Amino acid sequence: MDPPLIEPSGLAVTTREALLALLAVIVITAAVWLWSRLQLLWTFKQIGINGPTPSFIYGNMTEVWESKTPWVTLDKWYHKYPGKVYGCFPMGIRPILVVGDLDIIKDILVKHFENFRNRPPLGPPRGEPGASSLTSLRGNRWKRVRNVISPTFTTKKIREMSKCMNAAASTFISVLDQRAAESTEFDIYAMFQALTLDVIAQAAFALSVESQTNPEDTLLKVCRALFKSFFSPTMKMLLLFPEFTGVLGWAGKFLRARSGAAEQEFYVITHMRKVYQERLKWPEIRGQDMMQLIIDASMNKPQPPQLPVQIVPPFPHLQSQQNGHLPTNRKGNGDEIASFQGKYLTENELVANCFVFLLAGYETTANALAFSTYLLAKHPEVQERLYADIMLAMGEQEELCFEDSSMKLPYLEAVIKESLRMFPPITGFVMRECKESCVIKNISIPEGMAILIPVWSLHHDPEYWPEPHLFNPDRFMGENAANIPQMAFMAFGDGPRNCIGMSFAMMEIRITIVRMLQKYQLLPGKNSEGPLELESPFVTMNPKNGVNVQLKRR
Ligand code: HEM
Repeated sequence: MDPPLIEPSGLAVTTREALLALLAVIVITAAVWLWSRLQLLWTFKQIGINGPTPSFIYGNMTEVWESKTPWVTLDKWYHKYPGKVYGCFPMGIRPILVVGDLDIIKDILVKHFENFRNRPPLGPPRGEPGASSLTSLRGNRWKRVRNVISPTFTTKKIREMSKCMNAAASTFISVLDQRAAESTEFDIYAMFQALTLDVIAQAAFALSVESQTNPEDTLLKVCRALFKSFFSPTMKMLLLFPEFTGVLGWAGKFLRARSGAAEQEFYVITHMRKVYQERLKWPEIRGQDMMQLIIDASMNKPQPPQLPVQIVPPFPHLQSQQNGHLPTNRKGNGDEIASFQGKYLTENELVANCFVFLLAGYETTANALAFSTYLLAKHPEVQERLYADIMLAMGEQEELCFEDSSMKLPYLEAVIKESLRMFPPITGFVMRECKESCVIKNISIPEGMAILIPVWSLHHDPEYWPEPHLFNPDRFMGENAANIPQMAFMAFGDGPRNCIGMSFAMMEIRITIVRMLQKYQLLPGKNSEGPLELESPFVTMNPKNGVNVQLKRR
């Protein structure tokens, strides 16, 4: 008798069913994915806001980033859509509402700040300590950290820090002397990068980098690389398919690590932790810097609970003295730390923010100096007027002290602001996220919507700046300055979440320009004769091929 075929045929049916079930799962998942993507792409249609049509895969990323100057495309749309408000997808698939109407900008940045306190994340979620920096923090945690750090940038502290700015400017002038003696023409942008790195490393955590006299300095190379590494192919993939970062929790970190950015970041962060640890080990050796000011703000006070990723407990030598004040759960979690109200920082927060000062203080200020220098070299009449003002205010005095800087030299202030208007070093970072749906001036802003303030477009809008492509510092002098519409000048953002380092940066720029003009007349080099070529690796704007100048001794 033949054996029954129950087993083999039963197995065959089961496999077929399993395959069908798998297929069904795949089809349903794909349909859900397609539907959710279409929903995203229809966001602006649903709320009645105009904008360029996004592609299914790339959003508007290709149009915006295919050129080295993304703000040119954004500016085209700014003028195309009525009311200076439009919706687009410049960063992959996330909808971004671009708001150029000055009244709405004021509502978002100032009047209704509580509803727009957060900045939307600009990429996949970041791990600690990067996530603890002011630029990325959200909600109450941002408020606490900002409150602790703000006193670091008061007038009194900037006055103190101006000493190290003047010292670095002296080194800058001696390097400039050498370069002027060696060649008729050279790129001054690279020199500004080294200068601003020296200043911020000294001012933020008392580190003598001396990259001005050593252009091969590792920290300088790492900082340069950090600004170039954002739009790696892996980062683009994550922006276009953000769902993968969420589903595979580790994927973002893994891909980020492979992009090289994490390695560079790790180098700088490790370096800072070392400085911090040394401060704790030898508290009697005090630094005259931002890190010290923040450590002081946190000393002899109860500490907030620490995040689990903490490598070293903060202020370990204080723990035994402060029983009773310290939270019992030293590890804590994200929520616990988010609701903490005290005026103190964790180690991660301290390191993350010194790291952000380093980045924010280096590239932006170097760019601002490069743009001002380019414009002064191209406009001898402005340069001569400024030189005459400097000589009148300072005579033989070399170092620019804080008191003299803006009061006695209003034209210098106007020259710097007009340069920042024409060439804002940061074009894509004044962003906010809407917490609760609201309607402002008939525009419906849904919960979670990312908002971008188009700095380049505002700064070149003829409605606010007649002949916007003309370099005219008088716009910022006397009565003219009073007539500039509120919110039209956005180089440092606005409202409670504006640039915390503004006064620091302005002081550094003033000192450097004064010291340079006291000694040299600036003439344009070959690449500075025509319009300046610009590029935008991400949120910053740089002179693409540097700024070549010739110097004539005064
Ligand atoms: C010319 C130089 C600089 C320019 C043009 C600049 C511009 C900006 C802009 C546009 C923002 C966004 C503001 C907003 O969203 O409303 C910002 C934020 C910020 N800047 Fe600057 N910045 C400069 C220098 C500095 C320096 C020297 C530091 C630190 C020492 C610094 C630290 C920061 C920080 C920490 C934030 C985030 C603030 C927060 O979210 O609370 N910046 N900056």
